[in-house]
Amino acid sequence: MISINEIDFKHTILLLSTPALALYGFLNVPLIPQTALWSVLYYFWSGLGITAGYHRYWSHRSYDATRLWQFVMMLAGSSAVEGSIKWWSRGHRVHHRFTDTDKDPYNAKKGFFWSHIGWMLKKQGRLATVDVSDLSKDWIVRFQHKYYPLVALIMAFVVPTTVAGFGWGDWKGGFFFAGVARLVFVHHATFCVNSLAHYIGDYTYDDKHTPKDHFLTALITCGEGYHNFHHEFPGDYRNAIKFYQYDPTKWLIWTASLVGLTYNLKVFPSNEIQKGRIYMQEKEIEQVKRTLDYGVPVEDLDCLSMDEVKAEIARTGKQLLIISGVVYDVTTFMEDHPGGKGFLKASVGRDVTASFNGEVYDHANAARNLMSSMRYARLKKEE
Ligand code: HEM
Ligand SMILES: [Fe+2]
Ligand SMILES: [Fe+2]
Repeated sequence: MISINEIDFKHTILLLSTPALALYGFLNVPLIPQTALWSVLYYFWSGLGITAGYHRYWSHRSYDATRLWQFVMMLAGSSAVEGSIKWWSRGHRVHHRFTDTDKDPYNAKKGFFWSHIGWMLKKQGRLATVDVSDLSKDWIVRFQHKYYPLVALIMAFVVPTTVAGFGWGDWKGGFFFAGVARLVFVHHATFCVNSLAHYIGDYTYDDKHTPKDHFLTALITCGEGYHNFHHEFPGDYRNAIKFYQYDPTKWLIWTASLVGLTYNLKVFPSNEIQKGRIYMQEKEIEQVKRTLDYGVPVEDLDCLSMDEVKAEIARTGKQLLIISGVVYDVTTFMEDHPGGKGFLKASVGRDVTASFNGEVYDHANAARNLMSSMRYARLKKEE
């Protein structure tokens, strides 16, 4: 349990009162189509402000942008009420640098609830050091940080309310749906990047840490759900490499580059991305291989000379034959051999490497896999 002194009241009040207000709105205010559409649009405006602005531009500098774009992104991001760019990006850089450790502010190892919202409800100690000198120098970032409460208030509530009010006379709906409810959805969508994206999905490129790739998380978070990719290649302006993978943030940044608002879009070399993919695929294959029976490794087998093999056949009645320096026991395989019993019977006690490899029949991989479980001994090399 945490004591009352440990509660971060600013965050707690914001994060508990907004869902309560939204619920009040849903129960008491009629939702008209124009306002519904406006709320959805404003949801994407805020969401993309966070993903394309706060996250991919300021936290990771994954592309360059004109001042106009930066200013618009600052306004859009402010409407999500997730703190100033400076505060958000600092925490986020710490998250990347110390992923899954005690220094990670939203450490997923501390549970889903903690990484989703718990970390904001409790007062945090000093954050670990990361370089934010670029942010401290930037006047847009400094301006927003200085006037943050005012900017956030205007962008989160005043703008959506007045647009709906002056636009189609729905002041109340504008406030409750495009303002408050939209804010709650944006909040929890963003929080899902820290919680859900570290819980469900695939380790496409690396399994060292918790971030995972999942379409569902991407759907909720304007494309941030390909989080395994993102933690592996944080400097890439995309979160998923295939153009059709759901990542509206990437599409927006790319489209803006066509008119020069954004430029220098950074992508990690695809050769390196492929290496990451193959690394995990190999790991998966190794795992499956461990569940299969590949027989006794050749180097662990006993050594027998040709005479000893013959003596062994005479003594035990085992049907032994030799292929490529390895003695195989085909006693129980005689009846099942797809090439017939005759060939095998005639091969007992002999080195049939040539027959097996083509003189009689060039065996397929199936035979070569199957025979590994029939290994009996190694043939001693003739002096
Ligand atoms: C441990 C030893 C052997 C194993 C495990 C084995 C296994 C098999 C298997 C699984 C096939 C089916 C097709 C394929 O996988 O290529 C096959 C086909 C055949 N095997 Fe073997 N084999 C062994 C030794 C031999 C030897 C020593 C001979 C001949 C002297 C022989 C002659 C043939 C022939 C002629 C076929 C072709 C059957 C057809 O498709 O008509 N095999 N064997
Ligand atoms: Fe993450
Ligand atoms: Fe990130």
